[in-house]
Amino acid sequence: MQANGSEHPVDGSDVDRPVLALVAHDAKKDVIVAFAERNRDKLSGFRLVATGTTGGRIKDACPELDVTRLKSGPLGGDQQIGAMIAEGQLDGLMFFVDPLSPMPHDVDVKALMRLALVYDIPMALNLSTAEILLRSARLTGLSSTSTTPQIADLRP
Ligand SMILES: O=C(CO)COP(=O)(O)O
Repeated sequence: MQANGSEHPVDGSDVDRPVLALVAHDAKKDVIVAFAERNRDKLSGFRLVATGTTGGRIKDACPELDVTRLKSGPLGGDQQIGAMIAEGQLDGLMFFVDPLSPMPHDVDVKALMRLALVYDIPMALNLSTAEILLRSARLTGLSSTSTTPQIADLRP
């Protein structure tokens, strides 16, 4: 067990599996849990990071998955994932957004999406796109396949 609560480190020393972030707003928690249960075999090929409550729900439903739980979204979890993007530690983001509820941490949500755009990270914001992205070779081979020159320059 690592200090981060996972069976595996998140410092890049486990280079075999890409790192995928899973986040869901409260109204979408059941949707992301069902998504994880349905796709547990595919998700086992990733090191997963998740905001606190989302990660707890996924870990309860799929205890075999390697999920590192960060802080809850409103307490900084979105920003932690954004920092991982900026540090070149994330290969994909699935963020099941609730578009119908006001969020106290809306600026954090926007900042996370902005960094995913800046760094050209594959990002799914709803269920149907997440299902497609999970089957994409782009996700599993992202760090070596991005052809965006500015982003290639930014990678550490
Ligand atoms: O608020 C969130 C994303 O903005 C999700 O955070 P939790 O997974 O902790 O509920």
